[in-house]
Amino acid sequence: CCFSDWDLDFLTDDLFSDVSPILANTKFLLDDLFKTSNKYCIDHEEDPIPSDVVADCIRRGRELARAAARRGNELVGNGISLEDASPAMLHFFSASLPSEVRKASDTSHEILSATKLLQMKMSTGRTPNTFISFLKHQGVRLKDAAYCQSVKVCCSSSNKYRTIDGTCNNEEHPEWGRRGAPFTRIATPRYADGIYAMPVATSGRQLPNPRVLSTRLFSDQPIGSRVLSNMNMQWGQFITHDLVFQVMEVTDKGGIQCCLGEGADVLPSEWLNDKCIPISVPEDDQFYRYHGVKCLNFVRSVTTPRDDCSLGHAEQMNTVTSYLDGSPIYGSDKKLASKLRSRSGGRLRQETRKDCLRGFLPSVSDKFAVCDLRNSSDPCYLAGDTRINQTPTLAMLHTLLLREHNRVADVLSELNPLWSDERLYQEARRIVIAEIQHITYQEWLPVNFGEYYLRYYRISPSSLYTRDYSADVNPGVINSFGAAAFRFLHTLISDNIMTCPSSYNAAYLHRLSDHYFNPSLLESTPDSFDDIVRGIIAQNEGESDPYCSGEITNLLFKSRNRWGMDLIAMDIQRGRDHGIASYNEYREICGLQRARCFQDLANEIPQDRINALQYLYECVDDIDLFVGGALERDVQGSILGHTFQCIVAEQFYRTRIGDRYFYDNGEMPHSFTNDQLKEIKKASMARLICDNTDGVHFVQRKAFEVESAYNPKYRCDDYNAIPYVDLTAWKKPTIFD
Ligand code: HEM
Ligand SMILES: [Ca+2]
Repeated sequence: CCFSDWDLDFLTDDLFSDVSPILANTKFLLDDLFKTSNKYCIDHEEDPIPSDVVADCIRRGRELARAAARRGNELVGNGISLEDASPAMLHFFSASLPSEVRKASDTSHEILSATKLLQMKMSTGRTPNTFISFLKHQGVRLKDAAYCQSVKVCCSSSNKYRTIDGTCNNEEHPEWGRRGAPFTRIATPRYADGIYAMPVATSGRQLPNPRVLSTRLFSDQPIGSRVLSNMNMQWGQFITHDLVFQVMEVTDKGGIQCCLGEGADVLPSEWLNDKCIPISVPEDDQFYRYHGVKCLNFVRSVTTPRDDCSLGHAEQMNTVTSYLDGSPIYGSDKKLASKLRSRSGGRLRQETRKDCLRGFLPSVSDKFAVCDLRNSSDPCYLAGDTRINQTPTLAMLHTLLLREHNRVADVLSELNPLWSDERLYQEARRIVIAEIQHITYQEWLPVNFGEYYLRYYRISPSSLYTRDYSADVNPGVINSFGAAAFRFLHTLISDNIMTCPSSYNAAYLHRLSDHYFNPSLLESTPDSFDDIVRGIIAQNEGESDPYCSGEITNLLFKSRNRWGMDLIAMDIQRGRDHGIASYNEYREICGLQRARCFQDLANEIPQDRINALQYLYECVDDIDLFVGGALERDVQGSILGHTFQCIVAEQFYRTRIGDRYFYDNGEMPHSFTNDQLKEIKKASMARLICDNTDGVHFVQRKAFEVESAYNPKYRCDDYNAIPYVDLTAWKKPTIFD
């Protein structure tokens, strides 16, 4: 293994945009750099890379990363920025990153630059991936950075309650599952250079354009599910937000612009931030051509060092706790969590509205910065997750859970008048998290993925306690779950939000694209909130086929424009950004035969879709995981095909088995008592609705399914049909236990 002489002077400022080693997506340039003469040589794998070579790479890597950040700020300073409330800006959710996220991202850029420099010094004898495994073998790390020291977490002795940021759940690895952890991988990443460069086809040419894949394979067809309600889609998005949040890079001065104004074209390279991976739109696009749009803004996800700060390929950061722990309600960091509390009676902050019995979410202070408001009186909410205002139905579900927390806190306080605010908050939080876990594992997973499959993957609900917590299982979110498999559920989104008055004598449809980042539909009248709840359980969700609503493929976050973004093109581009291994790799990981030619896909993918794939991709190995997985036939009883089913099951297995605080874990110091657990296991989506709305008095028992002869509506006060979680099991005789 050889290293070329030090000669980094070519990295002058004006060459920067192209040569920036953390981008390096120009394959030709890389090829050139690999050809550099004068090599340092290592004869055996075991011989360490000379420490001065490593130190120099790290030092220069740091300089390069800092210069790239400076350049990003300068570009914004020169007016290459985003307009407030434009589709591209709304996609950032927030124009700044919390300081710890910023620090981790900066350190990871240093590591990636150093890795790249080290690779550039090597002889051409190694492929990108063998270089990475060589490096792993060598165990080269960045040791001195403050961030790398801070990963080591100190835990106080066994706590009955979860921490807010997810640390200390696993006693051996207290950093597992924390907010800010790197996503975990189950396959070798697909980066063109093995490190961070956007992947290319096996031939070395570009992979197919994501927008073209979206229009050809995921076109709009208004087919609804026959059984599942829109609440099923909404719960899915909510638990997604509990488990995963990858955020995009920003500069110190705000969101990153990759397109010329109004999407007229991709910015020329001298103005392009090295985090830009815009999606170009072909001239003949069926929709955007009418709006002169040739470029959709898209920016790379924040990366983070591995926990040991080793040099190697990029890892993206999960900015929320990976546990299913109600983090969208309570927040994933202490500062926000504290801001959300009312500090009295264990309650969360809420606002009251005239003529409404129950509360609403508190308001953000900078409404116009994060919402797309028509009037200053429009609501814009604050919650534990910045995606809260994305759609009115997401905000509705957040509100139901906020009300549930406060309802539970009030009951506990009545039962135990001497409990402090802190105790009430923690106990109510623990109960609400248990309800969320129960509804997800008992009700949501089975209707979506089938009972058989849950048994097969050992995640079926048990009658009372489970005893299968494993401290060896990392509960971190698998990168391909968040950046591909679970996104397939975007196909469940319907064109409209339905509302129903209490008389049920009418149904109103509101186009989704008219309501992004503006939850005012929840508050137009004192009945509006309940009208949305009635509508969402009456409306069928979209069918789980690869056809997606134009509301998300042409009009996502459109605000006042006539066009928006394309969520499916984004899903495909995000998979590439994260270096998600190809569909063929995942077939093998999930126990299918690796396909040698397109026709080998025939067992899983219908023939017309194979033909379309063959037309669009050069080689069967090039197929993106999101695309291949989405085109598979459903496994019986599930909304997913085999490959996505396997990834999603693996995730929900880890989320349960790797969570020491999972609600039905028995025989642990923090476990619920027998009587308490029996009550928690009565929780259901239907009961959550009944207990937290003013005027929804009839709900079908299975609220993730629409009403039918086999799933009729019952009165909310019919406690046999819709059981009630009785909290008297939490009454304690003294303040000491
Ligand atoms: C109207 C409803 C929804 C909208 C508007 C929406 C929109 C979005 C957007 C804009 C992103 C970020 C895209 C990117 O930058 O890569 C995203 C990510 C994602 N969505 Fe959705 N989504 C919706 C519903 C759902 C549902 C129902 C599910 C699954 C049950 C889901 C699963 C995901 C996942 C797993 C991610 C990746 C999250 C991350 O890594 O941060 N979404 N969605
Ligand atoms: Ca969480």
